[in-house]
Amino acid sequence: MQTMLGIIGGSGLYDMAGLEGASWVKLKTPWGVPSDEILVGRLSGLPVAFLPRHGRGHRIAPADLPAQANIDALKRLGCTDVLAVSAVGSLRVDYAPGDFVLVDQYIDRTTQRPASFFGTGCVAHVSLAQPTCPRLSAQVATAAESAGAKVHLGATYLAMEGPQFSTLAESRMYRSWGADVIGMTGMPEARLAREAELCYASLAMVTDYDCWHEGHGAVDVAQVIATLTANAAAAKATVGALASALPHDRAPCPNGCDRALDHALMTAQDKRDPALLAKLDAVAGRVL
Ligand SMILES: CSC[C@H]1O[C@H](OP(=O)(O)O)[C@H](O)[C@@H]1O
Ligand SMILES: Nc1ncnc2[nH]cnc12
Repeated sequence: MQTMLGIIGGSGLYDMAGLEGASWVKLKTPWGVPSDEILVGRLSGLPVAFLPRHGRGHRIAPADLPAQANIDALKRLGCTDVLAVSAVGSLRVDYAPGDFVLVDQYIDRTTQRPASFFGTGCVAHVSLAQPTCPRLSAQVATAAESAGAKVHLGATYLAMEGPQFSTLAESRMYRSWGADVIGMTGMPEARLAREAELCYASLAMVTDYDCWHEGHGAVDVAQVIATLTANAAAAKATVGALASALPHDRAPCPNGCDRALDHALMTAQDKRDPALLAKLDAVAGRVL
């Protein structure tokens, strides 16, 4: 199968210069309209699709992100792999502002967001034991190192509802739970990517120490933007290095991300809701 790389740009990453033959494409999906038009083109010859998660100009709040439409749209365009870039606060002293982290686990504390493509009429249960793709994450880590970043491979991401930052008591509690980084957007995006059988890697850029670190003031937006601005070149170089390194012909995922639905569907064929099946055409068409 041909590789196509989807890139979800987080805070501070709203455009992707240097794509060959690039054009912004407007898409509608059965799950609504994605956060913005999607920039489709090639990077080092590899087909890529770039979507700014909050829209250009950062219009959309974390709880209102159309994550279902975003993942459906990338799948519908033919993406096989998705690199999700995010700003995060650090919950541990050795993950410092400026460092890059490859997330491999989540604690999901979001409450108000549609978290699945499936439901009554077509019930499915995919595995989230390994919620990100180890193969793609390792490829992203190598690319980030070649771009000069300090990279940590493996971290637990605490997904909070926001939009306010955490209280001190919450920040301390999340540390005691073993969470390493904190953000507002990693979930349900990672769940939905798995349901859509996409290999998904989360490149988290540490921007602050949240509010728990006695030697640092509590996080504010100015601090986040300053660190993101300082990191922008390394983030873009990471995407470039990843696009040059990814094989154009992809071997099946060793983690099975691309076959996540093989044994997930529960609802008997004759009990499935045709309206929901129609919405699932891109996400689950392979198994329906
Ligand atoms: C200004 S920091 C808060 C904002 O940044 C992160 O978003 P993203 O993951 O899209 O980079 C965080 O989760 C919040 O949404
Ligand atoms: N401290 C923090 N909490 C939540 N989201 C963030 N994004 C960047 N820093 C953050």
